[in-house]
Amino acid sequence: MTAKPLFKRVLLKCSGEALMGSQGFGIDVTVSDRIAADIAEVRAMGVEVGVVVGGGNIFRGVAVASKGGDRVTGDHMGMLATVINALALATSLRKLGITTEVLSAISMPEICQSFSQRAAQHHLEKGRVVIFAGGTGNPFFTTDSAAALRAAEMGAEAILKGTQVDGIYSADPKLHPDATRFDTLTHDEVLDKGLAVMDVAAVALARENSIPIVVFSIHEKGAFARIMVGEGRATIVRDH
Ligand SMILES: Nc1ncnc2c1ncn2[C@@H]1O[C@H](COP(=O)(O)OP(=O)(O)OP(=O)(O)O)[C@@H](O)[C@H]1O
Ligand SMILES: O=c1ccn([C@@H]2O[C@H](COP(=O)(O)O)[C@@H](O)[C@H]2O)c(=O)[nH]1
Repeated sequence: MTAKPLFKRVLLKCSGEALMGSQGFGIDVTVSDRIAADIAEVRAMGVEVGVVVGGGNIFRGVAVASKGGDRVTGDHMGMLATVINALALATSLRKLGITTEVLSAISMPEICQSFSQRAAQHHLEKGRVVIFAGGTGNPFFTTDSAAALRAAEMGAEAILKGTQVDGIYSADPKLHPDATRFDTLTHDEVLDKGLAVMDVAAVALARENSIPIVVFSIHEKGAFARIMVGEGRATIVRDH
């Protein structure tokens, strides 16, 4: 791809659920390898890339709470799931020769570095892909909020939400096949219309920091690079 990228530094929110492929649970290495190849393509364009990976393929805290268990413990389990996914994605990237650092919001020094804004900036400036693991490190949040938080901390010019669907619709397209897709929206419109593709806290944080959000399908090979040059199918959320 020869066109100049629109952004110098971006935050990719990678769906955890996508990593399980057709298995129904866990990590399909072929999917992780393919997503890593898409990230490598964007790195090759000279774009600095931070990644937040979800945990939906392994565990979500609400699963514990819905069965009468302690929500906080469930959320701890969910955050640990994101660490497993981060290590899997880092492994796939390293196989491609991409230098990658995993920074965890929950300290586990035997496994990966702990998150600090300074460490993240340093690795990004060195051209390393930084994978932010462990969400925000706090229960009652999601990895969408972690994505908005890390994007603000790293001075990312955009959040790319790579998810199961190819944009934001008038209603969840998985439940409402007749829902219509938006090309562009403002942060306020996403919140006012209650469009649940991303949680409210994440959209509000992105709005406060004037960070655009691009929602696209992580299943579409090469979509990440196409979006970097203003092509591809996606919904763009920005404040003007
Ligand atoms: N208005 C909407 N437009 C688009 N998708 C929507 C909308 N409302 C709900 N959704 C659903 O939101 C989902 C994305 O949510 P979510 O972030 O929880 O999943 P994910 O990207 O797979 O992340 P993870 O698995 O890491 O939790 C989409 O797959 C879609 O089904
Ligand atoms: O900051 C955070 C981020 C995540 N969690 C817990 O992890 C799971 C998995 O994250 P998803 O965003 O759903 O993929 C989430 O359901 C929470 O239980 C958290 O507590 N804090």
